[in-house]
Amino acid sequence: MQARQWKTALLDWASNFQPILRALVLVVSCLTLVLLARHAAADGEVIRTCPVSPALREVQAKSNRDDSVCVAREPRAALTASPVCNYFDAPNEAPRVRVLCCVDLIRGTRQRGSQFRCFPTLLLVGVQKAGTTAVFGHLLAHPEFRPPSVGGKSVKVLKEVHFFDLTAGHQPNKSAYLEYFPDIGGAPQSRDGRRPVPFVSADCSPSYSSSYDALKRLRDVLPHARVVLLLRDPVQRAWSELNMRLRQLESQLEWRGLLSQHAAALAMCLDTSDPVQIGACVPSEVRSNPRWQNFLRKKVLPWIMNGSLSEILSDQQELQTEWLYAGSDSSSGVVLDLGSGLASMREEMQMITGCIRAGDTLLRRCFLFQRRNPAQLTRGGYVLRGMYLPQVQNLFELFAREQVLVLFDSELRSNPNESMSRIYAHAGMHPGHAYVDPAALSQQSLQRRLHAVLPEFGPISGWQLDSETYDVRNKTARDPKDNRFTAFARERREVEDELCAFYSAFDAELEQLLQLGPLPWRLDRPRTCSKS
Ligand SMILES: Nc1ncnc2c1ncn2[C@@H]1O[C@H](COP(=O)(O)OS(=O)(=O)O)[C@@H](OP(=O)(O)O)[C@H]1O
Repeated sequence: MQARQWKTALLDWASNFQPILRALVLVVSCLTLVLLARHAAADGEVIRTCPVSPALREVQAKSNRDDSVCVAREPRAALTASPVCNYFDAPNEAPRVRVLCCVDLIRGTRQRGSQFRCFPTLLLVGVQKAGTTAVFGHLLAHPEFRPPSVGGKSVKVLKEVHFFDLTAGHQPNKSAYLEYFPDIGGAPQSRDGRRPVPFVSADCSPSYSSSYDALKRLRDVLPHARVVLLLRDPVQRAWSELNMRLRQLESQLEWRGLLSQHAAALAMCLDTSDPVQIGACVPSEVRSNPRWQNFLRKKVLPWIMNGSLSEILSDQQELQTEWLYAGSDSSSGVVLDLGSGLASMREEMQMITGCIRAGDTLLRRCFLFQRRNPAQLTRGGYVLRGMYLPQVQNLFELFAREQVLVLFDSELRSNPNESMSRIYAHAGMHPGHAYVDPAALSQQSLQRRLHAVLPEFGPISGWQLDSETYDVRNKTARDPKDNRFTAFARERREVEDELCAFYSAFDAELEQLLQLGPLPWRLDRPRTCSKS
């Protein structure tokens, strides 16, 4: 065949196949477009949201699926809008409504699968030292409850997430908050986007209630939260906090003593070992102290990384200060002894009284101590945290009244079953779940129970149920020879009388605001406050 004939034959063949080629190009383009669209959705768009509507609620109630939730698929970066929340009425129980706000976080096109996490339904916002740990202990025993946690391989249960109080000045990162709550990414999902969510979670950070800003951030992120506030006689609460601070001081001093005792060996280890070897080099007495890991992670490794180790080691004064506070339980509220704690209490009472006298009739404004006078909190907050009136005013301003459940610690102690049932019902959990005998609420038994219910979780760290080990008042009586306490015995009694008088001035208004009848501590005052 001639070259020209070849060419004509080829053109004939191509023209016959042109429609097929066109179709092929079309199919490939469509496929590319679909893939591109999926990629874009995964990386930047909200795929579907399911707004709360009465109709949806009705459908869910009828469908008998109180534990399912309509899911929003949102990529991590786009998680700025409020999460999608749904309400569920449990049809076969006494009325209980569970509010679930969940997000399906798409990990991106390269990583497979997604994380499905729900915001906590229950926020136990305070007050500090009113029995919040006991409530958390009870919650752990409820089959519908899963605690927040941190950590990769060794998961640690968290009672207090401290997300809203420690993010001051920043836009709260909702994705970061969600990371604390269980990922149930593997749960099956039906075609309509629902999937079973058999549990609720809680954030029991008792410091939230004492900061207006924290509560506001909380409300902005979780407008549907079910909030619980525990109240306790503010005088007893103040002592409990001082006991805690003194306990922390005692353990800090013990740590400092340990480090001073082994200073030479430690300095040598820090100076010569590479970071991996340090653990094995330091004396075992130091290594076995619970503060060691914290010290290593938060202090030593950063010193090594930023090259300041030799400078720190050469300055004994600096080293002592660093060592004293390394791994401290709390950087705020450091007391030097019982006397300085009592002085702090008096100072705070004066500050608040002055604030009220200065014409700041709206006590709440006076009380915005985190914004107005951050230094106050570093001294303790023994009295401020017991100022319940402004805290309750803030809560009632930010949340609907039915979202807030106020309970007294005395109720929790005398009738834990009834108190916990109310908390469960408030959070939409089964209210009839048998409560745990408070006598069994010890750290060890909680740990055992946690492992039995949730074997995947590791230790519960950083909290204890009572301060029997250290009680300013009892110690004074029990140990008259201990100068650290006897020296302040008279002053302690005086401060107690002052606290009683100080707080009594707010009782009537608090009673009126709460509408829960007489405050339990008001009835108790003749016994607890000598001059009442
Ligand atoms: N079951 C029960 N009911 C009520 N109160 C209880 C219960 N168990 C412990 N406690 C007492 O609670 C005090 C500690 O409170 P918190 O757990 O809220 O402390 S913290 O804010 O988490 O540090 C702490 O008070 P003090 O002993 O006076 O310090 C505990 O004794």
